[in-house]
Amino acid sequence: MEIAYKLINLLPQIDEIKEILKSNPEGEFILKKTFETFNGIQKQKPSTSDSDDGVEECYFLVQALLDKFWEVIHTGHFSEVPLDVRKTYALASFCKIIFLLLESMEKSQIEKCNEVLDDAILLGCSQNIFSNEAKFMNLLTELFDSELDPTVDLQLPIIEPLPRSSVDCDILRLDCPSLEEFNEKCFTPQVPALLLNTIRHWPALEKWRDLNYILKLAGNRTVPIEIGSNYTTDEWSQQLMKIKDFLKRQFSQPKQQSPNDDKHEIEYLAQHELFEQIPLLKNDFSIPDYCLLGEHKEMVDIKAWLGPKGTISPMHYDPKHNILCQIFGSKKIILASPKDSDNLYPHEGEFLSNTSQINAASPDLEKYPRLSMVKFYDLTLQAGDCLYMPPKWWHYVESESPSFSVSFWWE
Ligand SMILES: O=C(O)CCC(=O)C(=O)O
Ligand SMILES: [Fe+2]
Repeated sequence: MEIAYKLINLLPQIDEIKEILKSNPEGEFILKKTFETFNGIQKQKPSTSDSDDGVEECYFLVQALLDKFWEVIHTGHFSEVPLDVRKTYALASFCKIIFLLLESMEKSQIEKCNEVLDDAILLGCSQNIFSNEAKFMNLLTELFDSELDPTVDLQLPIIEPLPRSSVDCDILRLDCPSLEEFNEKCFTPQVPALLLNTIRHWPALEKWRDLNYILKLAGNRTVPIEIGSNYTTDEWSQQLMKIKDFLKRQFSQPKQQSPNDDKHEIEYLAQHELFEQIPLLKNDFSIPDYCLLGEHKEMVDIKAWLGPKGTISPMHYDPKHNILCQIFGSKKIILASPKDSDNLYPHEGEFLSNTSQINAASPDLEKYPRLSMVKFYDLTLQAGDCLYMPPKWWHYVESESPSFSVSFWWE
């Protein structure tokens, strides 16, 4: 229970979060009351009085606030949910964790806390809400690591390095370019390039191949997983699940194959900010220096892409600069310039307008005749290599083996 008191000490003063609660008097009332209640029981410590000190009532109010905001967060488009609502949701989740830990420290309760924290991270906006937040998160992560071991009933393979292939590559190839060279040849003229030997020193290259390492650090955490190999089709969906369940289904061996079962669903941990959730993994890589060249160099979005052979990201473009780094496995990538956008048949409507209707791996020229005018660039991204893609460059990405990539998006 000591940990609950430590967490209480790290919570913000109500003044520190005033801005967030400005347009939300109900949230302000409940959180203020909760903080006061926590401070009250903190003072009583170590007395184990379970008398009516307002804890139960506050827990009830916090849960009501969470339920109400859960509805708000799930109404309309996620990107339009006010940030204050999400931050309040995260704060209320932190309070709920403290209530749970005050109640009991049993394993099942700690598992519950783990789930509430992930909810706070995924639905709430749990970044930089208050000054002690990183300490708060670290304390919880330490607790989860020591109490919940996802490796007990699961043994995963170590992904063997693939022999390096010397497939032709249609774009500029640079061997660990200096910042100046990268600026001159890629960043300023907006030229895509395969950057060889720039991330070979990253511990991630060796450590992450052992999927038991990922399992140990991240197995109990809940993440969004894409199901189905192509997000533009009706068969595609997305689900929140524990990383250990995803790893077990997609990577544990041997895969039982019956004749009727040759097409198991492909699941993909795609475009997820995994490293905000599990900061320990950040020790295994660093943000490439090339990202220093932007105007907003302090804001680099780091995304994880982990999946089996056969994941497909259909031809699309993103608005930012991107360095896509291959940790293990290999990916077949097809690029096209923004100049060819009109000939790439983007989907109509705002939602998928950055995605082409074509299958770049097997273009149908009868259906999409203007494709004959497009210059496509083919390459294979292998472990230890990175691909620089300037903003708005089209890319199709297909994994040729189990694969882990990390992308760095910046402006
Ligand atoms: O690796 C993938 O599947 C897609 C990567 C991608 O689209 C990106 O980094 O922007
Ligand atoms: Fe992309």
